[in-house]
Amino acid sequence: MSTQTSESPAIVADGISKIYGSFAAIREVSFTIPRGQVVAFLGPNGAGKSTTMKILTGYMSPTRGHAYIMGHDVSHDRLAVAGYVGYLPENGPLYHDMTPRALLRFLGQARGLYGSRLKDRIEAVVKRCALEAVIGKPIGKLSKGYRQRVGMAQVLLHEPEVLIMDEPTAGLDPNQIREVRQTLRNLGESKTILLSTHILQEVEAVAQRVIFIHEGRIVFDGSVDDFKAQGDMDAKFAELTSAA
Ligand SMILES: Nc1ncnc2c1ncn2[C@@H]1O[C@H](COP(=O)(O)OP(=O)(O)OP(=O)(O)O)[C@@H](O)[C@H]1O
Repeated sequence: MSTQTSESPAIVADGISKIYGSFAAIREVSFTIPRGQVVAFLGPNGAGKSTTMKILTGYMSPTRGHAYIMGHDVSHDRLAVAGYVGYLPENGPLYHDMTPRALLRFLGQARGLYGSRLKDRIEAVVKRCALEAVIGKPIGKLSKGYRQRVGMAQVLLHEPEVLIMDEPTAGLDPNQIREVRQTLRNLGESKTILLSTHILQEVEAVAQRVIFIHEGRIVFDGSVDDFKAQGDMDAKFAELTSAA
């Protein structure tokens, strides 16, 4: 089902829950992200960030509720959603036996890129993510930093309008972190980005808004300035995760 209009928000979570047996990984999660906004998705380990992101990208079905990307229901309109979204899963790309070249070709074709357009796009992301040195090596044999770069290349391949990234700087060295943040800042000028992170400085560096999840529920949704307003960000993080 498509309800897309030119004004459809980029990302909508509408009361999504994911229940495993008697355990709710996320409960009634709702938010709307307009086009062009860069949002940091925060929360402690196990809070439900990855679960929410997997549902938003159509990789996992919610037990209840609906998610929409650019007005398309992710459960019913997967093809359209795949075209709009670039998703960086936690721990980078899967398919560890493939080389970056093979992975990019495979994913490009899956997203409708062929011939010279596919070749040009692969060339562009390989250059942008500085993958030349590892393009023919199995992904499973690459360093964590290079694996993350392959993940970033895969995200950018089809020039999606919405980027959903699960800890894009996890495991990177300080130089790589700086590069990825710069890339995110550049992309944020024209794309919608939802990124999870545990690094609070990253929030200020790239985002305009914070959505905070704790024990599967949204406990804060506001501007980065509001998130910092009552003290430093570490103090706010502690306040939101302390037992009331
Ligand atoms: N298949 C599953 N079966 C049961 N529980 C699960 C399953 N997958 C995830 N969970 C639980 O759901 C909760 C949310 O997990 P999730 O991975 O979304 O958290 P997260 O916020 O991304 O954490 P982290 O910051 O550590 O990556 C956790 O308690 C996790 O153990």
